[in-house]
Amino acid sequence: MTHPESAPRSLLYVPGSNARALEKASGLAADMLIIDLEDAVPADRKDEARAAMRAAVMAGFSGKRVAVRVNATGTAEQAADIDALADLTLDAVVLPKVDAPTDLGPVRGLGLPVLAMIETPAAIYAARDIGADPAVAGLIAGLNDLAHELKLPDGMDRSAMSHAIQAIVLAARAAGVWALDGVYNAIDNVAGFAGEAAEGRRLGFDGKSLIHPSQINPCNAAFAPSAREIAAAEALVAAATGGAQRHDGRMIEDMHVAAARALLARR
Ligand SMILES: CC(C)(COP(=O)(O)OP(=O)(O)OC[C@H]1O[C@@H](n2cnc3c(N)ncnc32)[C@H](O)[C@@H]1OP(=O)(O)O)[C@@H](O)C(=O)NCCC(=O)NCCSC(=O)C[C@H](O)C(=O)O
Ligand SMILES: [Mg+2]
Repeated sequence: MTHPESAPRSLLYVPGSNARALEKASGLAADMLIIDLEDAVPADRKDEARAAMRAAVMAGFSGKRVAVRVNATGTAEQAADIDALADLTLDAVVLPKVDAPTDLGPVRGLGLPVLAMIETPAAIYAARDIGADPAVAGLIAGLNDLAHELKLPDGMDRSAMSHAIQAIVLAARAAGVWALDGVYNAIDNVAGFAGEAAEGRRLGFDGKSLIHPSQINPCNAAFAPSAREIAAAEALVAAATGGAQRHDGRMIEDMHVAAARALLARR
């Protein structure tokens, strides 16, 4: 069981091959950094990215939570990625393209919480078992890959993936692990990002993965309770007497009090 209160609201991917981004990352307000060794890194720069990742992690990121995304199980690069993590202090390892709990095998020895990426049709059907694996602390939606696997004509059309997106939240909740939304590619579309982040929260995600520094503040705002929500939760908790009762024009019961307390814990 992973406590939702401790879930990162914002998880910024930082390509291991981008020296400027690695340097800039410690000053950014993301709740977690994910140094990427997978898709952001060109095939001919993997060694360089691993070395840069190691140097950056050893130098530290100003107390920020840090994870590394290794290459997927079954790829030629994964063993070298895992070797490169062996003696580092990290908060999590991100494993892409987890289709079944057996894919977790190679990273188990690291003894780190695993954030498992759900990004194929097979993974959607296995998400419940993946989330329930004791090594797993959270599920991250990998919607670029999922859209590709589904052969969607319009690429990242979330409405065409709504069943899959909800399956990820359901699996995470059933297992008691974090539910983390996918990335938004249109980095210059500020309103579009805000809308998608708000939708992610409405769907039940705890936080969202990001690709650009400009997405961090809107993401943190979207996944933090608003002043209006805090005031409403405080009033609800103060008014609660137990069992069913009328409050502010609606019925509330114990689960509403629990939800209000959980929201207040995320202030
Ligand atoms: C998307 C980008 C390639 C855009 O790059 P660019 O146009 O060069 O960015 P800017 O010029 O606007 O950058 C402004 C400054 O911010 C720094 N920066 C940019 N991105 C990051 C970052 N991710 N982390 C830290 N710092 C960053 C730049 O260095 C500039 O700094 P300064 O010099 O001070 O002005 C680029 O943003 C990028 O590479 N993003 C990350 C891409 C990535 O990691 N992709 C892989 C993960 S997404 C994925 O795979 C999801 C999943 O698997 C799925 O299937 O969906
Ligand atoms: Mg992916």
